[in-house]
Amino acid sequence: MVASRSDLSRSDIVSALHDLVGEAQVVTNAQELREASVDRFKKYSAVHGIYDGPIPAAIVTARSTEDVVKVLAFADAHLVNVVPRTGRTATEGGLETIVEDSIVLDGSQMNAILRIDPVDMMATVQCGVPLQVLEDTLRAQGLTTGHSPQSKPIAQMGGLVATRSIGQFSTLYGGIEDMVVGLEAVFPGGGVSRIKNVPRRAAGPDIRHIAIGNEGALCFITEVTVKLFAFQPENHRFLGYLVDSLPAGVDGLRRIITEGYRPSVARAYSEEDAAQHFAHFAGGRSVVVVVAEGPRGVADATAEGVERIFADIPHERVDPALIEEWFDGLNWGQDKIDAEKRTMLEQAHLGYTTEVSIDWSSVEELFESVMRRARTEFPRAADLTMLGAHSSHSYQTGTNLYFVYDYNIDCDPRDEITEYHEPLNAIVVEEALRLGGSMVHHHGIGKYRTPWTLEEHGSAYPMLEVLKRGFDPNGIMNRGTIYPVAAAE
Ligand SMILES: Cc1cc2nc3c(=O)[nH]c(=O)nc-3n(C[C@H](O)[C@H](O)[C@H](O)COP(=O)(O)OP(=O)(O)OC[C@H]3O[C@@H](n4cnc5c(N)ncnc54)[C@H](O)[C@@H]3O)c2cc1C
Repeated sequence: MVASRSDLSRSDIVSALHDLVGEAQVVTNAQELREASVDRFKKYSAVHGIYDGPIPAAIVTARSTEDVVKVLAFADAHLVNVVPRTGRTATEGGLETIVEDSIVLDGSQMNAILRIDPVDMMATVQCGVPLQVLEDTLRAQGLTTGHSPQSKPIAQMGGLVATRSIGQFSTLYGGIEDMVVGLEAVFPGGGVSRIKNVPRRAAGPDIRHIAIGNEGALCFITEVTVKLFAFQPENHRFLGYLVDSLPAGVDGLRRIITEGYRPSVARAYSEEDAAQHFAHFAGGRSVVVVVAEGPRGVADATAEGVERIFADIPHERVDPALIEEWFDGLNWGQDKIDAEKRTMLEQAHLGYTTEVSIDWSSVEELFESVMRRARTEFPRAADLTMLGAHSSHSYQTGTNLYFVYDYNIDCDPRDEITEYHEPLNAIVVEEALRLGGSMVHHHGIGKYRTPWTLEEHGSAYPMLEVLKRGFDPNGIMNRGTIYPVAAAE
């Protein structure tokens, strides 16, 4: 717990918020506050009703940029910690209210689609628009953002931008950082900055990136404009291969990308991970999944190129219909989250993930070293029911590895994080850093990877630090997120 630095008591903070935005927008219900103190990093203790960190003073439901301005100006003046949130699908502790008497600033009611422009190919939305709602609206008009993270049914545009999220079709459309044209953000003190929507500019450093990926530690994103693309599902081509190992599959991905093909999806699963995802056809082998899309000629040429590359790699073909079917059930809505809660309670079993990125030349070593250390050094290795990885986002120079670990929990729910999740997460992060990769590919640093923020950035860390000092000089934005608490003082 981090002590409050405010001159105001908890009840003073609540009554000041009543005056600022009206009582109807200030939530102080005890259970809602408890639930607002954590995110999915603490999903196991939360499902057991354990909330042992500081409980926020209030949740403020912002209905406009002006509300956000008022709250951030007040919090800055009185040194009250603010935790921004939208869809609440965060997995790395970014929503944890580690400072006493924090304000959770909720943008989920700022949920208007403001403009869809099919000529300049842009959509402008408020931060609380769920991506699924935007996509459904766009697809009805033959358009798409191209963004499709697994959390699409629940995650909202503010959080998706704030975490540098990435979706299943990233090889063609990129991550959210490739999609954002412009945005509006409110800074501590209440200053509003609008970054205008232009196709490109060379007017100094790209200031969009101060907001993209800030995880609520620098500013509150209120509005976002993203690019649009034609949605042509009739041209989608699905390809699947059973291969001998994850490295063999990743080598296929490397060739696809470096030979110049841009399928929307290019994934390779280790045998263990494939057995979980594709139980009905993997047969103990690694699985490669590719989707080609775009105008028909482009999709066909991409699929042909991929087929030619895999002709050189020993494989067995998978029926494309099985791959297409698998995509239909991939996303996580509330139904899957509820089912997971039941499993956690009934079976004391859960799964977590840690995603990192790495150059092509080090993928195999990273995979092997994490598997070895988790099996031999992790004291509770006997409780692991699944340990594997997949590569799901590839680039000219390398790829990501998304490690997946499931385990039976044989301890007090309060200790699950320290006994299981943290040591496994640490092995993945340490190995990625040792091999020159990044410790986080797309979930954000949150609060649980901050022990390695300095090592991640090395001599570039002062560049990151100066952003905090410059944009949040009083340190009120989501303390302990991205920046380790001590270093952010
Ligand atoms: C089942 C599941 C699948 C997932 N799949 C993917 C995936 O495929 N790809 C991927 O990238 N991620 C994935 N995630 C992680 C998560 O969905 C993303 O990080 C997502 O971008 C978070 O959006 P959100 O609206 O839920 O944000 P929240 O959870 O509300 O917040 C996330 C972080 O952003 C900050 N924040 C939120 N809103 C704002 C704002 N308006 N201004 C400033 N800061 C803000 C918060 O303080 C927090 O640090 C998955 C998560 C789950 C649970």
